[in-house]
Amino acid sequence: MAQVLMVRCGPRSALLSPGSPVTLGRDPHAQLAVDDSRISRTHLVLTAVGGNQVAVEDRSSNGTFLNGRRLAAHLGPGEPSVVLAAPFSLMVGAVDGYPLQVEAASSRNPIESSPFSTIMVRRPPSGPSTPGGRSATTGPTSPGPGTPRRGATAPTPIGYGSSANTAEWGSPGSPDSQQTARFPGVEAPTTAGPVGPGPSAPPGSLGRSAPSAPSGPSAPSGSSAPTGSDSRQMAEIPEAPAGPACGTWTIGRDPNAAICIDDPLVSRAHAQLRPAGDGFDVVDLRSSNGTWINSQRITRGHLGPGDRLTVGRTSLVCRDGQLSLVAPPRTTLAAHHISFTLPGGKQLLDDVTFGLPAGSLVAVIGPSGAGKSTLLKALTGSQPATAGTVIYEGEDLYRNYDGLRGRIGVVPQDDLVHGRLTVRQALDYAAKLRLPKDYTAEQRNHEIERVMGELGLAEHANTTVSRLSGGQRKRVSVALELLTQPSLLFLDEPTSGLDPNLDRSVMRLLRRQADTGRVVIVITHSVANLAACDRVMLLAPGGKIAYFGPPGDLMTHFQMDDYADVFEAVTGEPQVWQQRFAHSPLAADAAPPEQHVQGGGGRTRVRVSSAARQWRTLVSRQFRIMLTDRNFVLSSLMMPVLIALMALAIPGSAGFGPQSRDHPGEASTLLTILIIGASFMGVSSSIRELIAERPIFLRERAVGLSQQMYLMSKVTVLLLLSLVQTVLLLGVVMIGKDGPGDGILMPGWPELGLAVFGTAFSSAVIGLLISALVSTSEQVMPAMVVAVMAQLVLCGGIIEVSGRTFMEILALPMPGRWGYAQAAGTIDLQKIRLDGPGAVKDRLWDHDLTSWLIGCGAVLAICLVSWVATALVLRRQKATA
Ligand SMILES: Nc1ncnc2c1ncn2[C@@H]1O[C@H](COP(=O)(O)OP(=O)(O)OP(=O)(O)O)[C@@H](O)[C@H]1O
Repeated sequence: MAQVLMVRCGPRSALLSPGSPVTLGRDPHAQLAVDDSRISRTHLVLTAVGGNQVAVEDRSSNGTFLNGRRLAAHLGPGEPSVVLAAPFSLMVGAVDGYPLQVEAASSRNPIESSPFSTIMVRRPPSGPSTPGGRSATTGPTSPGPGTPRRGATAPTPIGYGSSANTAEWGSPGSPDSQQTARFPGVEAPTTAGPVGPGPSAPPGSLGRSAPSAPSGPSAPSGSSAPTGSDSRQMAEIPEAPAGPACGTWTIGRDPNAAICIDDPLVSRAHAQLRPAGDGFDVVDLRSSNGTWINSQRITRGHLGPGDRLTVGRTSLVCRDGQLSLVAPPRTTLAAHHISFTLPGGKQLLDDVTFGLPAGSLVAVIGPSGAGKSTLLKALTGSQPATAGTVIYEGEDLYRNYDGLRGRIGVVPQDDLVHGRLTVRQALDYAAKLRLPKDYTAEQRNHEIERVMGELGLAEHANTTVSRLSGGQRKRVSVALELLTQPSLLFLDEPTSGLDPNLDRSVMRLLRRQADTGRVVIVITHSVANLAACDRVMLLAPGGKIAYFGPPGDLMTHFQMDDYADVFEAVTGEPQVWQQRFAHSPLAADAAPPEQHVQGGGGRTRVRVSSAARQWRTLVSRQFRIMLTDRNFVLSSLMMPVLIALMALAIPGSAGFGPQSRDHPGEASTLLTILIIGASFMGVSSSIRELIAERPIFLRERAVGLSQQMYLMSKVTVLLLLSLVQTVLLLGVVMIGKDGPGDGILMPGWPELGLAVFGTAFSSAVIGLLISALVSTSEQVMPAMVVAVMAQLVLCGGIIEVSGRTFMEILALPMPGRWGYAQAAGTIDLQKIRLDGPGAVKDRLWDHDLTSWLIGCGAVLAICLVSWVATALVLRRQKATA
């Protein structure tokens, strides 16, 4: 049977199997997309031709080079393709272009090609350079065979995960994070002697053979540096900059950085290193995700011998004045005896222990209420376990949560996308919020195209999310998470409510994600497609592991042939099944190997995007969502018009001027309708805002969204909406009613408008607070009725409030009370009305500046207090996953 093969070019890889050719090209939809002008749109096509053989067809302008000669030179007459015979060297785009590798792949043994990062090291600027790129400090010593001359070493791409590929399940004694690989070409300028790939590379080196480096003093430098993000793998080394930059290296995503790391969690210019003593001084260059030394976030620090520097997903360790790449541990995720106990003593998780290598797909199943979601929260760090540790890529998750959470993708049960946006818009906003601020629009689009291509969403790019099927919506949720290329992906019941076909397609999708080197953990109630998983964990009630092992062995372990019977058994006797598993060989297989664990930097918030940019993005998203909701737009615009029409229906022609004997209460009734109408408009426009998108907010906050900016964006939009509604309301009233005379500070109408606007806006902020407080959308309506009715009663226009202490206290937080008082002062209600026996009096209605300013101050205070209270409530809200 033909073996599945893996084709890899730089950081990208694709599976090659008979009948599924793989294309490489500049086209972003190519399986191996290479963004470089030397690469044709469809550059070459690889086809599996049986017996593990691969045929290569070149369709490019610049050519593909097999063993140093153009592919065409290997073709026989009439042959379109060449069948590769090992060993071979295949370079794409130029004779020293992109190396293409073909190797065996298997879903059980995860593929080496981690999609996450490629690191390229350029020659550090180590002082005034001499022609040929030699370091002035090393002198023109001739290098020995196989050791590229120092200063002429070609940039070397280093991929992740090679050690993970060969990881055995639960293999004891794996070197894990202790294993380091020499970083070819990264050496302190003070260190003599060349370091590079080749015989001198230490065992366990991650360095794959670099493109042949020019050696000797006459080697050309910078002659063929390509452009584009991928080009760095093959770029010639530019001359070291002379002057002030000499002796410092920049780490970043920038292709020109001395240490270039292609990782969305790394900023373009992330950090700077300067050799100092036996190590390096490190300065964080205001990176989005932070620079960490020994898991402590630093702005400036010293990297001494044995210290570990982490940027994005990459860790480098300093030894003997050199930097070495820390190989990713074989066990990516390990839970060590985690338990979760509620304050009352109820245990939701009980001594859960397991380890997972990269490339694992694990299903967590179990009866309802067994503790699956609790386990998920413990593993993601959103609700840490009360005992035990979670080790993720060699680091303690709970102690270094902020450094690690960017690498974790979580897809909770609720859809994480606004239904009114198209798929592309949703991804675009997510990319703006989640990717570092220095990503250009082009780079963001590239990432969006990548995830859409990966998840088969390209054809739905312009479809509104609400029109997608359940399975497609779930894929959009996954796509949002994949934007940052997480190496660990959790999904909570992604197939619930899907038909069997969609269930299978989602599980296949997850299998593919695991095959790219991620760890994927999925909670599911569906047992139909467990065969796609590497491991199944069955949780018994109380969060006890009743089984952890291959899906095919589950029934044998329980000696049953039906999942219903298994669930019934573990529900009845959870402890018995926990013990039975603990004493089986499966438990030993599940146990993670001992690892060297890095300390922690605690929980400090990491903000990916700048506050201003987050605010702009959120305001723009909010407006787009509002404007695409025709019902919302119509009701928001019609509401003030209808309220104004009601006001016009009040009998009388005096309006806000001196009242007539026929209609002595016209002005006060008008004020009541305007002010209570404004309260209603404000509360109703905001009361659903937070509860409707709570899961989205919680997830976005977990990946770095600023809660303050989120709230500020809501307030901004409500402020503008209140303004428009006030103008409409008073605009229509002005048509049919006489205006007031002069106000206290300005002409009557604008001052009246200010009181109405203040009432509408402060009510909207109160609406936000209610929206943050309620726990379901159903609670919104009763809360709104209470909020508006309370203002009607306590505004002071209907029932006398002034002079009645209890009523005055109750009315204190009511915007209607203060808005009414301001408006009454503006029109000088106490003067223009004809006092009858039942006329309400209020000392706040005086037509003077003091009363008016008190009203203004009270409205502002209500806004401020409600805003702060909303922020506090939001802060306490916990993610569901
Ligand atoms: N904060 C809490 N206070 C009290 N009990 C809780 C709390 N959180 C969860 N539980 C209880 O813990 C148990 C495990 O809940 P969890 O949601 O993890 O189960 P689950 O396996 O995910 O269930 P389902 O499959 O129905 O989603 C349940 O009995 C639940 O009622």
